[in-house]
Amino acid sequence: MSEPDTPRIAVLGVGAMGTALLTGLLQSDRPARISVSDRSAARQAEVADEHGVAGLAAADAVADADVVLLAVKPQGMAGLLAEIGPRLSSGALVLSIAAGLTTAYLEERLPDGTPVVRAMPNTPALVGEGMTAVCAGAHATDEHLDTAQELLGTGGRTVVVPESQLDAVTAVSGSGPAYVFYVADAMIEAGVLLGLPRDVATELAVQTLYGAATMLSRTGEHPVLLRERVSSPAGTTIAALRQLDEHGVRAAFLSALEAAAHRSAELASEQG
Ligand SMILES: NC(=O)C1=CN([C@@H]2O[C@H](COP(=O)(O)OP(=O)(O)OC[C@H]3O[C@@H](n4cnc5c(N)ncnc54)[C@H](O)[C@@H]3O)[C@@H](O)[C@H]2O)C=CC1
Ligand SMILES: O=C(O)[C@@H]1CCC=N1
Repeated sequence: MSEPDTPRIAVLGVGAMGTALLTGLLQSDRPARISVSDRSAARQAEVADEHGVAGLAAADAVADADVVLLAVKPQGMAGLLAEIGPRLSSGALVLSIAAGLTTAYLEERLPDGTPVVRAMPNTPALVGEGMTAVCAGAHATDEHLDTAQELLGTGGRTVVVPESQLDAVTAVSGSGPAYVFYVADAMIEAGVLLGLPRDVATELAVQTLYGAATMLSRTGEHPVLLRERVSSPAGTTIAALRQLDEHGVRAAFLSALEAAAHRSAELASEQG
């Protein structure tokens, strides 16, 4: 990097996830010179104005960047790589968060020897509680992995995994927040069904999810143990859990995450 303390970072694609990561970067005390680029000129201008960063065309944004964060949909990646490849500065780290696209897929479409790190973050990065897994491509060193973890760590926790595990990671933590929001919605609906005002049902459900997640995180205790402590003999909880079992909710989760991992693996081959 040209100046180790102030890396120049180009964020290409400032939709849901690009903006979440940008927010983490800007809220951290880590100095960085950031530019953003989006195919939608309106979106680019909106994000650049709101966050006080430069909005540039992708090829211009990467020209002097130390780190290029690719945050576009897998379907748009090949076109973007063709656009930026010739303008990448030598030694720049390319950090992709696209689901399914392997480091080999990215390397094939970038100048020879480009260091690539593939990452799978999640949207709670927006509130500093993200979970990101990273893996190194063929030309990425431990230092590149450290840089990626430092940058993505501004939005929460990070872990290094072998690339063979990235599809499973995507199923568990990448897509994971959506399952939690789904459960939240279902609990709120159930509260309304039972006669609670919607705002009360929402507060009860949200704080319960937050409290339960905090217990899991802080105590490190197994979820089964925590669940058993809620379940009194012949009580209300065991009556509810029986219904979840009878409706196959555990099996549905296993199938759902299997489908997500399968879909992740499919995405690269679909891009041709
Ligand atoms: N949304 C999520 O929870 C997560 C998403 N991801 C990955 O992040 C990537 C982005 O996903 P989202 O933010 O959800 O999508 P999104 O649709 O919200 O954002 C994508 C942005 O990229 C822009 N874009 C498209 N082509 C472009 C190009 N050639 N140059 C510049 N900008 C371009 C679009 O205008 C849009 O603003 C995907 O590859 C996805 O797999 C990874 C982890 C979690
Ligand atoms: O649904 C998707 O494909 C992306 C990847 C993980 C979360 N959202």
